[in-house]
Amino acid sequence: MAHRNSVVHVAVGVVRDAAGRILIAQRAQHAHQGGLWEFPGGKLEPGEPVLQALVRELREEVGIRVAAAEPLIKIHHDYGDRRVLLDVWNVNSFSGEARPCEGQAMQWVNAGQLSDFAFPAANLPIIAAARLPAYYAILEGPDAESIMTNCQRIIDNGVKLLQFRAKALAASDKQNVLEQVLQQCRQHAVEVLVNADLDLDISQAQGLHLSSRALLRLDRRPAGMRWVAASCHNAVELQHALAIGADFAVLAPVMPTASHPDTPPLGWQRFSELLESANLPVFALGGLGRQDLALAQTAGAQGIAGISAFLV
Ligand SMILES: Nc1nc2c([nH]c(=O)n2[C@@H]2O[C@H](COP(=O)(O)OP(=O)(O)OP(=O)(O)O)[C@@H](O)[C@H]2O)c(=O)[nH]1
Ligand SMILES: [Mg+2]
Repeated sequence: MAHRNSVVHVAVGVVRDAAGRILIAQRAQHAHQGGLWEFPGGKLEPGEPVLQALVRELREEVGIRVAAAEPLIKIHHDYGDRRVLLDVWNVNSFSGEARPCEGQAMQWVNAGQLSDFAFPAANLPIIAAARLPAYYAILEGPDAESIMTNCQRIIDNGVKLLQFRAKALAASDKQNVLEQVLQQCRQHAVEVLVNADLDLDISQAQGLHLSSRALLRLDRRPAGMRWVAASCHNAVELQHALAIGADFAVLAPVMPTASHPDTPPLGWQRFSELLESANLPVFALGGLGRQDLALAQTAGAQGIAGISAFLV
C-alpha cells in the first residue's frame, strides 16, 4: 500500500497499431479503480527510469516489445486514497502481437470510441490528448482570398485541426468566409474551432476557441461543443482552462514573435514548468515551426500551434 502522502509514479502507454487504433485493457476488479478501462502501464520500481518502466510494463501486461516512444502528457491526480503521477507516452512503434498476459479484457479501439468506455477520473485529459493531433494551425489573413489560400496550404501540409481566427476581416465578411473554410475543411476531415471573439454562428464547426479574456469571463464550459480550447499565457489562465473543463490550451509565446514583439517569451524551461500542473493537453505557440515538435513534446506539450508555421 502506498504511503498516503507519497505520489505513485506510473508509466502509461497509448499504444497505436498501424491502422491508428489504440489499445485499452480492463483493470482487475480487486485493483485500485478496479473494473474500469485503462491504457496499459504500471508503477515505476524504486530508482527505475520511466521509459524503462514503460517498456517493462507493456511487455508484462500485453506482451509487446516497445521500439520507440514519445512523451504525450503528464497528469497529476489525487484519488483521495492515493495520489498518482501518470506519465503517458505515445507508442507507435513496437513488435509482437498484443495479448492480455494477465487475463484482462483487452480491445483495440478508434480514438473516437474512447469516450464510450469508463476510465478512471484521471484519464479524461489523456483521452483528449490521444484524440488530438500534434499540430494546431491558426488561420489568419488580411482578406477572404488570402484566407482561402492559407486554408488550402494548411490542409496540404496535412494539418487536421485548425482555429478560424481571421481577426482582420471585415465584420460583414466573416460568416461567409467561415462557411467557405468549413466546407473546404470538411472535404479533408479537418476539424475547425472558431475564435469566440468573432461572435459568429458556429453550429457547423467542431469547436470554440476562447481568447484568454473570453476564458476568464466564463465559469463553465460552453455547452454543445465537441472541442473547447483556450489561449493562455500564465498559470492562472491554465488553471482556469482546467477549471471550466476546456479540452486543451495553447500557451504562448514560447519564443519571440514578430506579431507580439513587446511580450517577453516564456522560453522552454518556463513553458515546461507551467505544464507540470496544467493537467490538460497544451500546444506550444510563438515563434515555432513544425521542426520544433520533438522539442515541444519533450517539454511536455501536445504539439505545435502556429500561424505561419503551417504556411511553408
Ligand atoms: N496503468 C494505468 N494506470 C492508471 C490509469 N489511470 C489511472 O488512474 N491509473 C492509476 O495508476 C495506478 C497504476 O497502477 P497499476 O495498477 O497499473 O500498477 P501496476 O501495473 O504496477 O500494478 P500492480 O500494482 O498490480 O503491480 C493505479 O492507481 C491506477 O488506478 C491508466 O490509464 N493506466
Ligand atoms: Mg498496470
